[in-house]
Amino acid sequence: MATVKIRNIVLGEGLPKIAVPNVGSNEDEIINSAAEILAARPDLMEWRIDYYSVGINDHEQLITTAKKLRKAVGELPILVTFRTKNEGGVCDLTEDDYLKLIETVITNRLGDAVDIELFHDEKRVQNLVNLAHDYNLVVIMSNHDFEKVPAKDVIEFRLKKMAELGADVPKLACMPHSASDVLTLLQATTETHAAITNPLITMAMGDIGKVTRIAGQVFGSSLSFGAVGQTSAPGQLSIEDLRNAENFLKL
Ligand SMILES: O=C1C[C@@](O)(C(=O)O)C[C@@H](O)[C@@H]1O
Repeated sequence: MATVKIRNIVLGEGLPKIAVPNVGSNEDEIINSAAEILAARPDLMEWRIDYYSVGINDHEQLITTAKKLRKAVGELPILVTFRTKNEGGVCDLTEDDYLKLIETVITNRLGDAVDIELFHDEKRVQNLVNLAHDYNLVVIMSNHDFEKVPAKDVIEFRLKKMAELGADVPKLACMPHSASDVLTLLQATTETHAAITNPLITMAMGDIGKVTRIAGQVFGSSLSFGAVGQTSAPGQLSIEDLRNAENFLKL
């Protein structure tokens, strides 16, 4: 099993790591939330730049804010994510603008890791993965289904496809409507974990999916998202609850 290092943390060994999303919608909010997040001592901060409309329409401003953010959090690893509206984000961009934004994130090293969604032009996604590696950024490739849990084979296919495209860490989030949906996600996670060497991140959202957010060490998910204040997805636990639960289930 390979491990992936993001700055000073290692995915794929020990307890699943905890990421806290920063969903500030202007520079002040972003920097203030960063201080609160830092104080809660997560392993990683996810900067959800789709909440920051000024920055995504003005890349120079985004770069300026990123520098202030780095100062505010010191050595805390930063994952930069633009979540498209189709996949649960808050802001719409054209396909071309999304891909250009990710390129800006990479070539200016706005974080230590970048989220790249699977479902975009495959050739350009592949180029962005290579570019990220040239700039020494870890690639977390993602797919989100806010409607349902895809069939087990579909989940496995998507996670493996991400690995084939060169993602360091394949990630999939989906919405269960029943206990057996939750089992489908967990089964797909366990089987993919056994089949490929990359650390994975998976979760079922909503209340019935909460169990998947705390049991990653058992089923093969290497990171979980917890909230400090505002959540960025349904079913997210607070960082305290998440940490306590993970410790309680520690192998
Ligand atoms: O992909 C994910 C996972 C997530 O959607 C969740 O369900 O916790 C939260 C998002 O901020 C993050 O980008």
